[in-house]
Amino acid sequence: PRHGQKTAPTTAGFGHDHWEIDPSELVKGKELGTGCFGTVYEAWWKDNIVAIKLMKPGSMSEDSFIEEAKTMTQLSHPNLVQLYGVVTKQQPLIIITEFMKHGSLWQFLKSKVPGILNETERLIMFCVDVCKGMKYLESRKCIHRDLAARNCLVGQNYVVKVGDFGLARHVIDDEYSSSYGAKFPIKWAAPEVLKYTKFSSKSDVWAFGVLIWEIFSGGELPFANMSNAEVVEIICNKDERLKKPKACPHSVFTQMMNYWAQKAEDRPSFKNILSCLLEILETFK
Ligand SMILES: CS(=O)(=O)c1ccc(C(=O)Nc2cccc(-c3cn4ccnc4c(Nc4ccc(C(=O)N5CCOCC5)cc4)n3)c2)cc1
Repeated sequence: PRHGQKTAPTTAGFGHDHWEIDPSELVKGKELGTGCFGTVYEAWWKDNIVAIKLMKPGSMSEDSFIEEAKTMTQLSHPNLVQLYGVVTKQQPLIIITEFMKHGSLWQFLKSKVPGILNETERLIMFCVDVCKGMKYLESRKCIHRDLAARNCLVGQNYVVKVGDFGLARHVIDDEYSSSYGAKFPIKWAAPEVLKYTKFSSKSDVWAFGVLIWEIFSGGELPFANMSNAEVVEIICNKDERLKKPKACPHSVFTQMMNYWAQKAEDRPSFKNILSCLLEILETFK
């Protein structure tokens, strides 16, 4: 457990925990989309519109997830999709979060919303938003493990927020959690993750580099014409990297290359990255 947190005494399970939501207070609306752990719906909770994610039964180890939910409700930042609470007393497990009106960043990038995505300044703003959220997670010793455009969301005024942080650790599906599994996000994984499944905030920095590549590539798949095995080969043994997307300024691409340093300790922290990106943003205002 992080912060030397002891697990709560078992009696805590019987009290009414503030992160446990009464499912009778939820009114499910339209389906919004499917992530790899379950399906997301619009819903109403206490007169607020929220997003609820119904977890595929058996996809999540419940006890460890409930532990995680307690910490996640304490993480709060303008660039994190706020977790409001969970329903764990019945199946399916439900995660209740703030509603993000423009959906997943990946879908947004592909939808080519006219007038929004051709502004370099706007694209750098997206990178800055994600970086602010990740700097906060880094400061709270929370490792994301699956940072990618598909796990970021776009809200009011096109603010971008990081979602699903901390969930990846609790997925039971070996196809997802093992680096040999078909669903493992190989193309976003740092060398030490591919070789030793060693996750850290520095492996999140590597994934952040791939996410910025996605932002400037309009949601294209990284290493599109390569198999996962070929990506492992060039990343671990050949030291090759993704090419600069056409829309990406050289100043941003130079930073991106630092996020993909072979050794984790040679990569900058999200704290350093943010000050660099803000400086670059100034030159586009
Ligand atoms: C190309 S498309 O068919 O229009 C389309 C298909 C899927 C998505 C999408 O966001 N999927 C997805 C997958 C996993 C989690 C989530 C997802 C997770 N969330 C967590 C909090 N809020 C959300 C949320 N909100 C959404 C999702 C979709 C819409 C929507 O109906 N849109 C259509 C019109 O353009 C704006 C978006 C609006 C809000 N979507 C969402 C967005 C657009």
